[in-house]
Amino acid sequence: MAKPQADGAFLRIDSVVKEFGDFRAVDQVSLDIAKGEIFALLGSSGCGKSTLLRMLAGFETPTSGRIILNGQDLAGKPPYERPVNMMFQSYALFPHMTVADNIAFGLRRDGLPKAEIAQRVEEMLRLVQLTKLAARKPHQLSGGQQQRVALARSLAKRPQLLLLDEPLGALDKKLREATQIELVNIIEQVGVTCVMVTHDQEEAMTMASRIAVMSEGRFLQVGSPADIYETPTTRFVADFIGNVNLTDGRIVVDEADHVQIECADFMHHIGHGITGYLGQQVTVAVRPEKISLSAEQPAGRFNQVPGTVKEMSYFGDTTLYHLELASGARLKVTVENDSRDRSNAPTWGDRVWAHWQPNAQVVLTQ
Ligand SMILES: Nc1ncnc2c1ncn2[C@@H]1O[C@H](COP(=O)(O)OP(=O)(O)OP(=O)(O)O)[C@@H](O)[C@H]1O
Repeated sequence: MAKPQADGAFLRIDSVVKEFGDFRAVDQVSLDIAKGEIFALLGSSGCGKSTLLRMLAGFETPTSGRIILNGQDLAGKPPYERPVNMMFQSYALFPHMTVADNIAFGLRRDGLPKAEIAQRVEEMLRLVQLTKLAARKPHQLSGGQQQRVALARSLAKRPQLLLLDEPLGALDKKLREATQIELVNIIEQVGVTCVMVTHDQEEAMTMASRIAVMSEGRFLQVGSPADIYETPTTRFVADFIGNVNLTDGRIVVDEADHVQIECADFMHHIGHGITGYLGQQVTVAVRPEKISLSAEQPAGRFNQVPGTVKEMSYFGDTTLYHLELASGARLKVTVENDSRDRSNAPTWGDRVWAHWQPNAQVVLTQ
């Protein structure tokens, strides 16, 4: 994850709307992004994230609202006049040009002096650690190396704002993970402000200092990766990010310092007050790794439920259990595999008790 940056609006997106005919692809979004931030727009296909990115680049014009970069209103400015550069998923490297020529391309087009171009290309090659491969053509590079050339080419013009469109979509999983960290290091070294678009939540969590979760053209939640994961504010966000157990229930005790919520299979006891009222129907979210398993019933009567192991997924470091509860509902539990001895680990058909702490839950009212 990128380091958080000081507050302040280097990029201000102010009540931006984009309509295609009578369809609203981006619906009144506002956001301040600080200088040096790596910000991710995250959402599933069709949520409007690319349209917003394209408006930042100048490929689309907002129907209404303003985009202000470093104090300058970008309205009416074509893409080539904006201090903004976009790196596309396909990289769009020129196959017949060398790595160095690909990086120099935009600088030559802008008519920079030869010596300046040479110096910048050298600087960029060093930055992405491709100095030795400067004379190669794109087809002689690995996917990760091509991706770094594309990044070097985007940064060579020293944009104030770097836009990344699904930056690592073309790489396989293992290479993607390594490249995510590499990319963050390079972007942080240069200090450029960055907005990226992705539908891959792990990519957003790994790379961004903050994330906006988008759905139907709107921001559902904006926050750090940890904020969004630990304290989702809506059912949609809780469900979209990571694995979660969502259970409907009713508030039966509502005190300032504790709350009880009755669900079909168990009673939640929550060790703090919530914004809600007695009798209110709510959804309670509990992440699987916040739940423990034991063979015996734990003491007390809250935050616990018996179940039968119906499914298991072994991931090496953890195992994900699916328990079937009395009502037929399923509960997901992640257990860390911290012992090599698996003889005591629950297995298919076992009756076990699931239990969790009174601060494990997030209560959602929308
Ligand atoms: N030029 C256009 N004309 C009409 N509708 C459009 C146009 N561009 C985008 N849309 C619509 O706007 C909505 C948002 O599109 P957008 O490309 O921003 O989504 P996205 O979240 O980036 O999806 P994906 O991940 O699939 O690219 C979609 O329903 C799309 O069909």
